[in-house]
Amino acid sequence: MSTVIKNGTIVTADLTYRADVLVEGGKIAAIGPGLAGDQVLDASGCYVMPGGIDPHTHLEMPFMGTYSADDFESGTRAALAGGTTMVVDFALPSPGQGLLDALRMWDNKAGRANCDYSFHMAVTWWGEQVFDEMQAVVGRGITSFKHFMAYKGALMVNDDELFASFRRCAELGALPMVHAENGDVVAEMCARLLAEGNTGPEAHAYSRPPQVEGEATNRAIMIADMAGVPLYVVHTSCEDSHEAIRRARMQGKRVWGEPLIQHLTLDESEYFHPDWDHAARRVMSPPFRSKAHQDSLWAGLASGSLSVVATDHCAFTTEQKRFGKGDFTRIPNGTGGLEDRMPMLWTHGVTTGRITMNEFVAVTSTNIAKILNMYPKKGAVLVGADADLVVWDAEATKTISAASQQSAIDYNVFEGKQVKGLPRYTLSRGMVAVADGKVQTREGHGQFVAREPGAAVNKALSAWKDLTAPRPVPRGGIPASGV
Ligand SMILES: NC(=O)NCCC(=O)O
Ligand SMILES: [Zn+2]
Ligand SMILES: [Zn+2]
Repeated sequence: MSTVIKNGTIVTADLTYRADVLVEGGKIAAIGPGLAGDQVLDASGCYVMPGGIDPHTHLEMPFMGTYSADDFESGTRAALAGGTTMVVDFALPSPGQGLLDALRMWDNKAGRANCDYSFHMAVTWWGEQVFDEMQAVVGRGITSFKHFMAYKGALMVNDDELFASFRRCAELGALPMVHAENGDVVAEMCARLLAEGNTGPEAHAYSRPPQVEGEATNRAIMIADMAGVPLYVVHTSCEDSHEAIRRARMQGKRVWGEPLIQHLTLDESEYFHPDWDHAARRVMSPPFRSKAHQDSLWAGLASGSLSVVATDHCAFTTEQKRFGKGDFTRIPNGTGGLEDRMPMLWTHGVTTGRITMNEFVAVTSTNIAKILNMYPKKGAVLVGADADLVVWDAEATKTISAASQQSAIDYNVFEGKQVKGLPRYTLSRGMVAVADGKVQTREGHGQFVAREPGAAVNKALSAWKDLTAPRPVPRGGIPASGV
């Protein structure tokens, strides 16, 4: 059965034009005027855009003594409800666990996905097994490796491990990613704050000032440069980190920064709320920042020094957050946002004039599809691309509320916020998963998206690394062996 999206305006990362879109067999079959199909979706007054791709989710993630509450079913349902048609989740080996073993666990969990997905692999410890298995992981189509520079004593890796893993990524044509916070300093600050009687959620923010993020971002950039590999910095929350990324990019380094919708629209005042639950529900790392840092992130999106808007969706219930009553270091870190990323970014970005519609498509979909080497299968409105599409009604409004959300948790960090701009239809490989606000997802419809290593940027960097590699200086008369 074919579907035609009629009377809409196509908006891509670089073009805006009127045309119909014909979908057949899960792919875009034709784009042009006057198309016909078995099923017609009316896009009058709407924009037809590539569906959103959220490259940073933690669904059913074991973390801080519990599991994040949204699994691949509820998480991807929330994604589709908000116009996101693909998620990239993190397979997370516990320290000492093999990468392939962890991957089997994530394969099982993801069988319930309503939309397409891929994985990043986390490197949470270092050894021969990890070194070896990284190749097999890449062979499975997982070509990005995440490193935590924070969470000391749990997921954190040290600089020697970071360098070894980055070099392995360079050999394999893979992309290293970092959670950039100086975990040693954070651990010291947490201990001191607790000793001084700072036990509430606000102390979480005190323990992770922008400097810990700026320092770690800069360190990771330099280590990646020495390893000859590109770098993706997740949840860039502040000017200190953004400045390091901006400077690196100006120097020609291949570094990408990813602000979250939460950091763009919520600020540190949330932690000073008199209600403990309200503040604890917003505990995440890095924490929300001041308005000045928010302005820096918005400027980065407009100027191109920041590339992708994600959510880091890692949702915990109020009951789970209460594990940290009396000790802020035990509050599970993480917030939700999958359903709200696109409407919140449109409302606070496009309708305010901070970014254009085309930039919206770039930072919610196309840029990450290119960075992760899955463009134009994903992130494009082109003939032959997957029909992951959103028909966007820029006039539709709603008030965000936990009462009507898809996520399994009992609150929403954006509760009460008015948004203007919502999906009229969301299509996942041609299947209409959302129609006029009605969510009609199909559990298990989602497919794994395998990615090729050796993206163009990796190839360019390794060519440069070869050209500039250390070589012995030939000295006349003395044999190289020295004998
Ligand atoms: N961000 C956060 O607080 N929780 C999820 C895990 C991570 O990305 O650090
Ligand atoms: Zn993180
Ligand atoms: Zn994360």
